Amino acid sequence: MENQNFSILVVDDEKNITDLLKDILEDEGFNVDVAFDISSAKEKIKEKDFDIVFLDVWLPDGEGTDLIPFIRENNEITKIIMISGHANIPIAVKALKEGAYDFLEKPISTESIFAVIEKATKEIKKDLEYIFLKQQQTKDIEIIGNSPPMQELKKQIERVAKTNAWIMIFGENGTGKELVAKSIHFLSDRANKPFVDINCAALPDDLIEAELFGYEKGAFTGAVSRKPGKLEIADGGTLFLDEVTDMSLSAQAKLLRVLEEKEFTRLGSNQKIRVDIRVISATNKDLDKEIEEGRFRQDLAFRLAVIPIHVPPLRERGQDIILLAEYFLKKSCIENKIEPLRLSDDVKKALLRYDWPGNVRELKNLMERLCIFASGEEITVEDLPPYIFKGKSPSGRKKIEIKPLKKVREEAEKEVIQLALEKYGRNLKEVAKVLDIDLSSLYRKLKQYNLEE
Ligand SMILES: Nc1ncnc2c1ncn2[C@@H]1O[C@H](COP(=O)(O)OP(=O)(O)OP(=O)(O)O)[C@@H](O)[C@H]1O
Repeated sequence: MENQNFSILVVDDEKNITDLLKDILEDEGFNVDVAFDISSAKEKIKEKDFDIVFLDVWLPDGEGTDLIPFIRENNEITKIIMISGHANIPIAVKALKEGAYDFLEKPISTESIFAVIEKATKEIKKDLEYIFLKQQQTKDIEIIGNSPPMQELKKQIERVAKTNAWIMIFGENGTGKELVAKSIHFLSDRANKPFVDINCAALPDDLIEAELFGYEKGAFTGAVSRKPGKLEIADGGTLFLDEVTDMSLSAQAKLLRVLEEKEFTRLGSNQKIRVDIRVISATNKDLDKEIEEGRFRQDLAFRLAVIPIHVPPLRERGQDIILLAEYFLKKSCIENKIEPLRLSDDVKKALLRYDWPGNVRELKNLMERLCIFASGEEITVEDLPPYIFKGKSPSGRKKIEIKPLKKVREEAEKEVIQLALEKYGRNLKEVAKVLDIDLSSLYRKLKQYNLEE
């Protein structure tokens, strides 16, 4: 941010002071306005957003501090710098307590103006970066879905958000684990502090310490400047360890040590740093199996998974599939400046029947593609890729995994019924006959598997 982008208001009834500040600050390229009393200052503040306000302690129509709440209401990051004679220092100190940023003592020297302005502009740049980051982070945390498992998940999120407990989120790829982690963070008391995420799967073993703890300049070849670690950046906030079970055993040992001791040192430094962080981790693996087979430390698992949260796969969320599809379609149309598109009824049925091995991420990507390539106002079955109708993933192969037999039976039943429906053109009597069940059981199963017309 260049100086000309900063707006400064000088509020003082002594013309020699307003002239001095205006001259010096304008020479430095700042944008400067002047007011001689509280009421004209208020008018100016209503019209324009000021980054910095120089404010005299005494003004003809009241105390300068009276203006502080008004400035705060208009812009919470404005830096207020009180101007005070030596006798009024106690008032300036009181102003600091009420939200002023600093004060200048009369007679004002050029050096003191430069010093205070440099400090304030640096702070504003930091505030703006933080606000930008926060907006980026909060923008995408709406969790769409009303199905019973999602209602239960949302309740759980609200319950745990208010606690400080460490959480491990379980779920297949693309189910929304990161979204759940962010939503817990932004509902918690830590919401105004950073949410810092680390993808443990992508972190090479020799970089983990530098990434977590940071380093001092010259700590190792390539450390050209000092860099804070993710633990330090997350101080006061939440650290999200994505794909935590993909960490190597030696990295797990290092992480465990810090989590137990709650302090660490930057590489190349002896100074201990203490942090206050909440850890949320996530995995798409079966944690018990990872422990049993020696790939994940049990002591670390105990620490991280104080509260387990399970995010259901998309295929178990019924009508949420349509809600999400319409949501992503609308979003893509807006982002790509395309007229709104609808899904035909047959498309909805096909989406409900498909098993979504890539979960919400797969649905989101499909909707983005459909939005860009759609030929009319309505998306029809002809627009869908063929694998959607086969109930198979794009790779064409179904993954076999160990799961409760009840689930295996249900999935197999769904597939056979789907096939029969396609083959007999939804002649339900015929379908019931070939499946050797009565019509009422067939209706029940169609409902259970979302296969109704
Ligand atoms: N219920 C939901 N409502 C809205 N968007 C969602 C929902 N669930 C997931 N998404 C979106 O789907 C995408 C994938 O979600 P996310 O990255 O949170 O999944 P994940 O389980 O962490 O994936 P991975 O296991 O690959 O790390 C993201 O763009 C996310 O915003």
